Amino acid sequence: MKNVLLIGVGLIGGSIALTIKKEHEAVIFGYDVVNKNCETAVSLGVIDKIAAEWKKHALKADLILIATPVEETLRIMDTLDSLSPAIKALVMDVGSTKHTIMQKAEKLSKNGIAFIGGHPMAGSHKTGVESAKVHLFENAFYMLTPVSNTPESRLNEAKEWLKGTKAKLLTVKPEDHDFLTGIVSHFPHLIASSLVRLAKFHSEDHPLVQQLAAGGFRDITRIASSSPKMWSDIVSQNKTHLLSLLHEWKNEMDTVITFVENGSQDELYDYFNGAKEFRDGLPVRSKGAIQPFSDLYVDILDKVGTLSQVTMILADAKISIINISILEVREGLNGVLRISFQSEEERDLAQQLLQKEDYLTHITL
Ligand SMILES: NC(=O)c1ccc[n+]([C@@H]2O[C@H](COP(=O)([O-])OP(=O)(O)OC[C@H]3O[C@@H](n4cnc5c(N)ncnc54)[C@H](O)[C@@H]3O)[C@@H](O)[C@H]2O)c1
Ligand SMILES: O=C(O)C(=O)C[C@]1(C(=O)O)C=C[C@@H](O)C=C1
Repeated sequence: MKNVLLIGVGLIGGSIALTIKKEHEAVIFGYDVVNKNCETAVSLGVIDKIAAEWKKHALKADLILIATPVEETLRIMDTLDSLSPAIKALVMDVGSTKHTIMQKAEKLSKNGIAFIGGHPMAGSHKTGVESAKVHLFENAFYMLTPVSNTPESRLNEAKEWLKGTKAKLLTVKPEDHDFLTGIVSHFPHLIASSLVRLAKFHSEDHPLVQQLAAGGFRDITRIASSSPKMWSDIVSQNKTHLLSLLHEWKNEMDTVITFVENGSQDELYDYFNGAKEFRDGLPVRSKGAIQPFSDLYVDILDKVGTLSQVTMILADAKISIINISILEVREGLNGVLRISFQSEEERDLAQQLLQKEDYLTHITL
């Protein structure tokens, strides 16, 4: 029986813990600055035990998985480096940045600590172990960044631990990693947040902005609901690439301003068409990679008991609901229920059942 120590018992750490449990004979100890998160994780069966004195557990562990925001990861790596006697475990992380973390890992490696950086390219705007799920990483890319002198055997050990994620593992250089994720993940996050802030600013004088912010706005800004701590840490650690992208974007916006000022249909058409062609050519959505939870929207009318009727229909069919919330976005309706499911299959079945009962349902809002 192997010993695993999970530091940071949240969405990503919890999801990986579930995949390890599925694939390995291991006891999973969890430590989190917020002890309640560990209690929740035990009650959900995500971890086996709470490691209140985590440094002691670190000495006995076969695997230490750090799944905290990336600035915390650096601090935890320093603490691991300072432990005596030196730890024998393989250490891995899941942080969204890799350059700074791997610089520190090189230092740890000189002191005999085996560290392999990791970053699953799947996740969610939701945080916390309550949202952890075993299928989160299926078919998603999972980047690994070993230190320069990592023996092949250690890399294979890391891959073996991650087998249950069913992700596509690939090895990349930390610097390349931060450049690439800067473009496809970190920079879009800054833009999504800026769009929401712009809408917020105008909503002060125009309350209808909030009511009308539906379909497209919601699609492009979903990620702005993510953890501010996670993202401020990411931006601090990927500062150079992000500054360069911000300047590029400013130039791009200057070009757009010229197109709009010129009012040239051809220039505008080409601009949109160039974007559409590239977007349409992106690989088809794979489970876990882009759509971590499948949502269904259900119009609910002003009738007593509607909410419980909807949940009863789903409970009778043994369809579990990951999350449920009421959005007030459409006039003449009480609201729209947003229900999140584990998989597209469950969502589709839920849609069929609700439509049979005359509910109006939508896959997108
Ligand atoms: N959310 C995503 O989509 C996603 C995807 C891939 C990678 N990541 C990376 O995974 C890591 C975790 O993100 P998450 O989404 O699971 O966040 P989360 O908020 O769900 O979980 C993080 C957990 O770490 C705990 N924590 C914070 N500081 C700690 C410390 N010093 N010691 C112990 N525990 C501490 C928090 O209390 C929390 O429970 C981050 O580095 C993030 O960049 C996130
Ligand atoms: O789906 C989301 O909510 C995400 O933001 C996931 C996402 C991404 O940008 O793709 C966010 C950060 C992680 O480092 C990896 C994945």
